This record gives sequence, C-alpha cells and structure tokens, in this order.
Amino acid sequence: MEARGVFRAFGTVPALRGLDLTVPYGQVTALVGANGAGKTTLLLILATLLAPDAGRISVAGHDLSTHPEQARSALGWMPDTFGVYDQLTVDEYLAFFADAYRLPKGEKPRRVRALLSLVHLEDQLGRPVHGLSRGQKQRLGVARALVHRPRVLLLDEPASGLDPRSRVELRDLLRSLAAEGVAVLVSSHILSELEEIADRVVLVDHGQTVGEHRMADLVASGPNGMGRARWRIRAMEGDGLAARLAARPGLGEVGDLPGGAEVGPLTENEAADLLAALIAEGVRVVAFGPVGSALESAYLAMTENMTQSRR
Ligand SMILES: Nc1ncnc2c1ncn2[C@@H]1O[C@H](COP(=O)(O)OP(=O)(O)OP(=O)(O)O)[C@@H](O)[C@H]1O
Repeated sequence: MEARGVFRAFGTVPALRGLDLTVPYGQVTALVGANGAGKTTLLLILATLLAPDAGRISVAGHDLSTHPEQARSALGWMPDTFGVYDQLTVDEYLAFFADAYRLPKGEKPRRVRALLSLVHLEDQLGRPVHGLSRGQKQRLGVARALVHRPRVLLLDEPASGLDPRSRVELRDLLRSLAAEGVAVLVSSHILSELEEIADRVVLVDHGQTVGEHRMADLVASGPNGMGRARWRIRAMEGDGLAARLAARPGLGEVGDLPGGAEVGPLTENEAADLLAALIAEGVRVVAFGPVGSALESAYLAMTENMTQSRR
C-alpha cells in the first residue's frame, strides 16, 4: 500500500500536509507520532472513511479515488473506538460482517468459528456482545477486521484496553498475518510494544512523514543511535548519589531514585565518561544503562529536533 502527497485540513486546521507512506506486504509498519500528529486522520483516509483534499493512495494495486470498492475489499480496518451492535450475539456480529463482505453462505459458520478461536473468544459463542469486557470487544474488533481475509490491515491503537496476555497474543497474531503476506499498519503510543511487533517505523509530525526506519536498524544502533538518552544508575551507596551528581556540570537533569539516580540526556560517550569517573571515585556501581527502548529514544530525539527547529 502506498500514499503520496496526502493533504487534509479540517477548516483552517491542517491535519495532513503532504504525507508520504509505504506499507510493504509481509511486514508490520508502525505509525508513530505525538498527539495530533495526524495518525487517525491518515488511517481514516486509508480506510476510505474520510476523503483527502489531495494525494494519491493505492491499496493492493487499486487507486482509492477511482476504485474505492476494490480497495475496500482488500482492506481490514480496526478503529480505536467502534460500536458493536449491542443487541447481537458475538457470532451474529461476525456473521453480519461476513455478509457485508459477501462471504459465501456455506463458508460463513466455519469462518466465524475460526475467527473466534483466532482471538480466543470461542467461549463467548452465542453470548451477547454487550456482555463483553473492553478487551474482549477489542479482540472482537480484530476478528471483524479479518473477516474477509484482507491483504492490508489497518489498526488504530489496537492494544489499548488489552491485558498483558492479550497484548502478547495480538502481537503474535499481527506477526503471523505479516508472515502470510499481509501489509499491516498499526498506530500506537506504546513504543516498547511496537518495537517487538514492527519491522518498520514511520514517524509522523504535524501531518508529515519525518522519518522511516527499519526497526532492526534502530535496535542495532542502540538507544543512543538516534541521539541522546536518559541513563539510570544504581550503586551500593546510591542513596546520596543524586545530590552528588547534581553538583557536577554537564549531566542534564539529575533525578533521585531509590538506591541511585537518573541523568541526561547524554550521549554514549558522555555516559561512559561518567561511569569511569564514578568508579574512579570509589562508587560501587551495580547497574548503569539507558532508560527506555531504541524506538523511544528515536522518537524522543525526533521530537526534540522538531521542538528545537520550531523555536
Ligand atoms: N473532525 C475534526 N475536526 C477538526 N479538527 C480535527 C478533526 N479530526 C482531527 N482534527 C485535527 O487534526 C489534527 C490531527 O488529528 P489526528 O486525530 O489525526 O491526530 P492523531 O495523531 O491521531 O492524534 P492522537 O495520538 O491524539 O490520537 C489535530 O490538530 C486535530 O485537532
């Protein structure tokens, strides 16, 4: 799936300003950006629910503006909030969408059961949708998005409301769909989680793509590969450490932690110098490492650059 030069404004508010995006088949692409960056607007446009002001989008080889029906039949869409037709049972709900996507009648019961088992809701068969918990509804939403075996799957914040086990299961499901050749695009604020799901990351800021990275490159370059990170230090005599470090210049913001301190943002070089100095001073350091994931650091570095360039 490809989007080129997508513009969309709401009145005088520009939500997308010439955004470009590639979502390769067989991979999970993560859409990352601050609140208001334009992620939901983009996903709504890709899902054909909102018209762009300008731009070209192609889904499974179909141009969205000239062949929206064909594009839609190749798309699965899971919004961040959605209605679930409370009066239906769980299986009726999926059967309804199977009809909407014109699945052959004979295939429907088998497909519904397979989907319920895929998202671990088989024990809810025959139960009303309104009795499901938030996380169960979320899982039903994933099943709904997959009813017609889409080649492109769009998910807006799919992990919100899921318990830890369901998150791991969602991650495995998205990975296995990608392994089957599906192009998966997922937006989320839970960066540490995206790091385990995604092959690629697209960073969006103020309606534009500001970076596309392979996750393997981000992780290989380490948390500092994209810039500076905060560093967490724990030491045997760590309780007074923050006060000692606060007196030292060049360590950024020094925070107090039980048994240690947090400093930075520092480069790897600066962190290595600090560690050497602490040891030379006889501090018995038991842990010294960057805070957060590689993706988090890349994101923070990006937003720091953005903020600076706007000042
Ligand atoms: N229906 C609307 N009417 C007016 N402005 C809107 C509308 N939808 C979005 N916007 C504006 O467009 C911009 C992009 O919003 P969007 O919801 O796409 O961001 P987002 O990246 O999904 O944010 P979040 O992470 O908070 O969900 C914001 O400035 C928002 O206020």
